[in-house]
Amino acid sequence: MDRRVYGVETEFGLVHRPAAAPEGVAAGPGRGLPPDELARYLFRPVVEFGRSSNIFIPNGSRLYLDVGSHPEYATAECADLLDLIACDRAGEAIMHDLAVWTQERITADGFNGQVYVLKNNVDSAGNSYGSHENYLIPRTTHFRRLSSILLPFLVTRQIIAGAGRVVPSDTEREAHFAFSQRADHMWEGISSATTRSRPIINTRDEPHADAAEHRRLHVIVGDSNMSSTTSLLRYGSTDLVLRMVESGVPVGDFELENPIGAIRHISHDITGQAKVRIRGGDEFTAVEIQRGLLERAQRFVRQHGAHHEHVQEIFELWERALEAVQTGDHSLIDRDIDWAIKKRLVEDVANRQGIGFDHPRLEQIDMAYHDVNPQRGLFHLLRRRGLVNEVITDEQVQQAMVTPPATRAAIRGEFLSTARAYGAECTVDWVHHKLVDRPLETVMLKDPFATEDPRIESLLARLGDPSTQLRELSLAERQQQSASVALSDRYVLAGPAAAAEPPLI
Ligand SMILES: Nc1ncnc2c1ncn2[C@@H]1O[C@H](COP(=O)(O)OP(=O)(O)OP(=O)(O)O)[C@@H](O)[C@H]1O
Ligand SMILES: [Mg+2]
Repeated sequence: MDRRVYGVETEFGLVHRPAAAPEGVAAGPGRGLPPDELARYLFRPVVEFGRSSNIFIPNGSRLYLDVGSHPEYATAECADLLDLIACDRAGEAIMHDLAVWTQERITADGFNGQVYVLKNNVDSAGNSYGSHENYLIPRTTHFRRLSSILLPFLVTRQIIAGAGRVVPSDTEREAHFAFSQRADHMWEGISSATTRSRPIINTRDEPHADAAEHRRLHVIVGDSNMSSTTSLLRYGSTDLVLRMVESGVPVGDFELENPIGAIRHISHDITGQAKVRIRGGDEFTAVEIQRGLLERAQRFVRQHGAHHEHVQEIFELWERALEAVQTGDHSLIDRDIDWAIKKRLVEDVANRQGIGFDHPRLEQIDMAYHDVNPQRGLFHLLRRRGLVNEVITDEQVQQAMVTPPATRAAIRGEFLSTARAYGAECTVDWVHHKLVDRPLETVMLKDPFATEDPRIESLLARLGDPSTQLRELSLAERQQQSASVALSDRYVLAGPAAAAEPPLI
């Protein structure tokens, strides 16, 4: 497919660290808040805005708190990679806004200490949470072919897009640095279950589109990325591999004998020399498999043309990342790829402080890299100091907090914002749009690329004439409304309905 819809769902880690009591002072109320209680605090402004802890917001995305303690943000559907990356980063900014609000609130309620929201994939107790990618693919894609090409790509993708991890020593191995956060937590290649067996590709068939035409491919193996450059390579390379799968060209045969054994083996060998066996008995390193796929993708683009403007940038990054792993010269990518950025940071701290690799301080550095707080998080610190390369700007992220991308999400955002301005109760999901008072007129929008729809316009016209009755609020006005600008109303009633009181006779 030359045009694709993408979405990414991120589950965040949430921690409250009570402050140590000053010497000679009783500890007082400094108990740590359990994560589920903290998550409920965090989501209070969400519930206040949408009267539920599972809502769609005006930028078209979804905020969701399940029974556990990992708040989730699912980006709106995007048809452009940079829109996707900005929309994902907007989710981090929203979580940060909510954390600031929570910090003030719990302090007022007598808890001391700090609240942390982490965009990572493992907590200190070893639990894992995900970063799920969604790709629209044609229904005609042959699934067996898809999995035989995509699985080896995804198993080895960690060397170009992993978030990196400080692994403490245990009875079997020394402390070391691994490519991936998620690799040790995947249990199956392909399956329809997400929770029990954690497959790399999930086959649950909910396309959120015309099911006769499309599927939504659900990839749950990825690490959450902090670096926007890494994100571009992660989604961009996967899209290119999918494009080859869909076109039916031969893509070589790297089908792995044991994908789960391979993903772990590769993750824990930062030299990139680990070999994995493919069906038929040959052995390859992850670099060799990735290089095989990269070369085929380059050939494919030479023959069929580039389908978007970032293809050459993606190829350049992809090549450089493989070169870095193969030669061991990680400085080639230590401003661009999360694992290499983090590895450099961890090594700098270890050298400066003269500590060994299994010092607990380094695990803290690993976590702090993923702190979404732009003043405190270590990725953000490097960003401020100009030590990492970004592909999006802060302005684009700000914009993405309130503005949906140019897909069906734009219709959803407009529908939500207009209905709210008129005080009309409405419900939406990825496909449906309903005014609660008019349940029989629910509009189903199966085309994720659509940016306008006359049925929605006429449904909204029942509420009034937005062009004369609604006024669009400025960003500054919206910032006053709630803990996060993403949870604010775009319009207010400004027409006759909001006119001054009728004169007294
Ligand atoms: N047709 C589509 N093709 C690809 N991605 C889509 C499509 N429609 C929606 N998406 C994206 O899929 C993601 C869906 O996230 P959501 O968390 O709601 O779904 P889910 O994982 O199926 O459900 P749950 O998390 O409740 O199990 C979003 O990021 C959204 O942008
Ligand atoms: Mg989800």
